[in-house]
Amino acid sequence: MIKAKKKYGQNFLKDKHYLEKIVEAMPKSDNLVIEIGPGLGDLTEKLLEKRQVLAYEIDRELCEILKKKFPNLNLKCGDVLEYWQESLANTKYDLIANLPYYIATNIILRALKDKNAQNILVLIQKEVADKFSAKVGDKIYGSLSILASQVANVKKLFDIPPGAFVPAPKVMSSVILFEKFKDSYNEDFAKFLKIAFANPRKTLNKNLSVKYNFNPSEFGLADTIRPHQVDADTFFQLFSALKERSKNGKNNKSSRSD
Ligand SMILES: C[S@@+](CC[C@H](N)C(=O)[O-])C[C@H]1O[C@@H](n2cnc3c(N)ncnc32)[C@H](O)[C@@H]1O
Repeated sequence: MIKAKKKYGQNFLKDKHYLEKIVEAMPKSDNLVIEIGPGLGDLTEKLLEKRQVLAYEIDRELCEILKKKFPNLNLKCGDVLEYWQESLANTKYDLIANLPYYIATNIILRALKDKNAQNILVLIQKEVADKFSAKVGDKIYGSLSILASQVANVKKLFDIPPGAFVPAPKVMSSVILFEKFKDSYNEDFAKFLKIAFANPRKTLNKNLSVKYNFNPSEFGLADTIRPHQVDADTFFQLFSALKERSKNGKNNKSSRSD
């Protein structure tokens, strides 16, 4: 039996009930399936019964096992992030995977930005799934849920307890589905949100004033409003208005002092 490597986030999903539930939750489409981190191949086997699969696995030892087990699998051995240029495939695809938790957020953001990614069905740490699916007003609502809502319908489907994995992770996991309706989110908007949520406990005014000449009342917002209380559409309006002004050199603090 192979020893799981912590550095690669290896927690193998062994519980047949949950493997089946993931397969049942697969969106109906004919798209290529991309699996990141097939591991020992338990999910891969089920995916191959339904669709064409392209898989990326960083662990060379696992790659050898997978090649023997699935001679016809299109398998790339190496770090998926190194393969990932503009797109992970030259055709429309659905990303279906039990993701390595240490890079799960990064991978989801890349896929939300990748114009060929259409559906993203992933098993991740529950805490991260909660952040992606949070609603305005929730304490954990922030840039992840806003960016996701710009490009996809986000559905948190079900939780999976640690005991379903070998070795068992320390935390609870969740399966989450992103059904994309837009190719990509705006990179500058993502940067703007970083500034708006830099210090989530402070007011929106305090956060945005670091970079912009921002007056909440001009936008019909209370001076005391905190970033997690502002909905995605309002954020996008703020972003567009402040961007427009900084083009004219009126808004951006650094351009004012130039
Ligand atoms: C949580 S395990 C999932 C394994 C398997 N799919 C399962 O459900 O049992 C994550 C997998 O991702 C692989 N992995 C980790 N980092 C990776 C990377 N940067 N690129 C590709 N695969 C990676 C690990 O080696 C491991 O096989």
